[in-house]
Amino acid sequence: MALTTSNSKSMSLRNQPTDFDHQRWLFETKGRYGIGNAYWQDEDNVNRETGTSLADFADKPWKPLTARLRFRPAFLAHTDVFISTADPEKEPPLVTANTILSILAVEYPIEKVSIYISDDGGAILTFEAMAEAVIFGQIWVPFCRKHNIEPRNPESYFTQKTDPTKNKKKPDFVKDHRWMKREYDEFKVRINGLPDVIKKRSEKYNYIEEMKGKSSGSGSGPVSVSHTLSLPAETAQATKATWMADGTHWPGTWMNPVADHKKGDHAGIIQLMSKIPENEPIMGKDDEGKLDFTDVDIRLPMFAYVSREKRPGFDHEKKAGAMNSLVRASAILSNGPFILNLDCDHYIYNSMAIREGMCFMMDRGGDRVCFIQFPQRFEGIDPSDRYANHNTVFFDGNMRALDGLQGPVYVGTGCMFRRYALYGFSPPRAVEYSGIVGHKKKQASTLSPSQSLQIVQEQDDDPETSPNEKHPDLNLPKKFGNSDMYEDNTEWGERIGWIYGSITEDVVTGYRMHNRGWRSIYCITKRDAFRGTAPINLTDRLHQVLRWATGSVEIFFSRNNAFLASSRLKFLQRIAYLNVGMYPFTSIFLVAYLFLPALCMFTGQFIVPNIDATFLTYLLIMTITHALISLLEVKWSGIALEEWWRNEQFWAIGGSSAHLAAVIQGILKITAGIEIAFTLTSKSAAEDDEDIYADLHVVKWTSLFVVPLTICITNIVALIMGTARTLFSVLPQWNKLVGGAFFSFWVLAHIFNKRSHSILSSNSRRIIERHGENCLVTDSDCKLSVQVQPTSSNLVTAMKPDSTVLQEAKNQINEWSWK
Ligand SMILES: O=c1ccn([C@@H]2O[C@H](COP(=O)(O)OP(=O)(O)O[C@H]3O[C@H](CO)[C@@H](O)[C@H](O)[C@H]3O)[C@@H](O)[C@H]2O)c(=O)[nH]1
Ligand SMILES: [Mn+2]
Repeated sequence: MALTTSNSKSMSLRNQPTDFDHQRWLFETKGRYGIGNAYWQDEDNVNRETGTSLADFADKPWKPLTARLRFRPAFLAHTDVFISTADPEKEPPLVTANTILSILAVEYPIEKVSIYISDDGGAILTFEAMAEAVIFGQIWVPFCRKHNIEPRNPESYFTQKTDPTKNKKKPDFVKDHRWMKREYDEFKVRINGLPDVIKKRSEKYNYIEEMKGKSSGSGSGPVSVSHTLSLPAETAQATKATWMADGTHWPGTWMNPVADHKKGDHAGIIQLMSKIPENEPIMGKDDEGKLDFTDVDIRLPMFAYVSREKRPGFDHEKKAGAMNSLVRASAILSNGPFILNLDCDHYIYNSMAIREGMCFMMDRGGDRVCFIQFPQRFEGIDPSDRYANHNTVFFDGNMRALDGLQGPVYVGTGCMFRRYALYGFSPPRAVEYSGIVGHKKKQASTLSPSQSLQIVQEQDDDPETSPNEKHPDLNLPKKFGNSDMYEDNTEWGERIGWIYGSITEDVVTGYRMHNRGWRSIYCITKRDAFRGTAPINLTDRLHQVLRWATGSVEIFFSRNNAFLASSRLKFLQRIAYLNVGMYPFTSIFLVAYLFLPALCMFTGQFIVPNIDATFLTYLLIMTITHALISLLEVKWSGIALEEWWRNEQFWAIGGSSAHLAAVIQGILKITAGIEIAFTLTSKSAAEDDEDIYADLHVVKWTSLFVVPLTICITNIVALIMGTARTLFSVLPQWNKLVGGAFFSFWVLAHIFNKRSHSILSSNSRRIIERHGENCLVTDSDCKLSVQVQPTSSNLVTAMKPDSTVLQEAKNQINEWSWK
């Protein structure tokens, strides 16, 4: 078994004299890129593949960056993959199914991958889409293996712009490809038809039930596939149930929600969707009608659908709760020592991704690594990325820099954990830092079993800072609970698993691990490991930013504030976490700053009464520092000027809206105890014929716009008044003021008159649709008028998109005779 890693260039060059020609070295030695420590075992001193040995490098100032190590596949660790989904409306099952397919086809020993999906919606639609995905996977996965397909997400694969035959050697590729495309199209039709199928089926069964009369007791049918934790409700008889294909009630949420069968109130479901694979490969055959899978392993990894039980009155702790239920369920089924977590819209783009991550876990010193975070890469972003979705400075600058400290922060999807670390244990060896800037290092002490037991009995020590335990299992029942149905009075979410209490569970969970002395790794692969979607319209994007910023404020006001960190958190890492907790507060200063131009205009005074040398010196220092920071950001993350500018713009928009709102929400939470809702980000599944950026121009009113709009309007008014004042300066004082006000009013009225129906006015529900050069303008009361007004997109504005209005409008267009 050979594992290779590749990594960012800056990391690779770290230990090299600048004149070292890395490309040349790679070429001459047939070496490979990567960060892993080149570790050469004594008995295997000569690398058989390249013919080089460690001795060859003894007199060189540089060392190879990676080594290919051979080891037996038996050493490879088992990996569990967790996917979270919560709502089939906002997270289309087709997207989730595609993600699952990309994981089913991952390049990793098949018997060593187990996939778990958590469905917080308890939706039959998701359930059946998953079943369909497994059926389709039985041909899709061997096809991927046979022809070495990338990426293994069928939707992305078939919509790729590049030539599919590139690098394909097998003669039957073109034929197979075409066959597969047809199969996929049919698969899509089946998935999209599911809501209808389920509805019709349920109607049929409900009708039969009704006919049979009330006495039969519909609720008592065998709930064969599901492991129901509560009794079927007797009261459900008279209502319209949702039925599974095998003629039993769906234990999750129903289309007509009733008690015990609605969101937040339903039984737990766990169902194996694919059988547990054999340990040995099973080769396919040349099957007429299907593809020729001779010599291709046709097994699929294990795949389980899990929908945790939910009951009213319990806090289900959002994604963190969902993940913990998977940790517990998977511990019984497969208990993989490593856990890869992906959101439902993030698929495996590089089928070798798990192996890449595993390199770090298996490397020397890897036992101190708690998680491996991969950069989050997004598809479907508008070319100019106007709302800074790519977040390049963060993912290619900050996170890499953190990798040089104690490791990147955990930022959610695309992260691989060590199960042991998730269980709240300390690393096998930890370092304690002391001194003003934490420059003094000392190995943390370890306790003998008897001392450890004493600590457990006393229970007044903070486990974060207490010495490592040689036998951490001593207080297991207290920490983990006795496998009860609920997690009350255990440390789940407290110290174990994903941490509760914040809507950005990710940062907190990672913080706790770093705080115990674990290290994390940032793994940038040459070919993106995972790819996902991001909200491209301003409203959804701002809500996302709001959630993240609120999470930060929550962290700031909690025990997870880095000021309270243990001495195992490195000094600079602590600064980084402080920044994570504090950045939303900068919005207060930003907003004040953004009002300054208006203030100056209104008062006719500059912010500093007299510009002297001291002032200019301060100004110069700050400007230069700021410019240098920007320069470094641009240089390190490798972005172009446009992207940098977009970042700055979005920082101003987000800073004056979402960040400020986050600060207010956070303060309300700690003072008045008002809970914060998790607004799920919508993931669009673009139809083939749709403009993929149509979403970009959708403006949905949100109160987050209030502050930025106020800033804009105030500044515009001030500017106009200032100008007017200068123009009218020949007139007496009071005339200037009245004149200025009148003039401003006139200009503003003009601007608003033009734009009011499209952007600002909240009662306009216009939908403008483009047909060639013509535009159709629809009012809420469906009056139609045609204007010749070319626009950049087919859907310019939809204040409150109303599908019925749109449909009626479309129907009318069909009757309309266009010139
Ligand atoms: O009650 C809930 C709410 C959310 N989710 C899942 O959590 C994930 C993230 O939700 P999303 O709306 O996509 O948020 P994003 O802002 O796009 O996600 C980022 O930020 C989140 C924290 O705010 C992290 O959990 C994610 O991993 C990270 O990718 C999705 O898979 C959801 O299905 C649940 O399982 N249960
Ligand atoms: Mn997401």
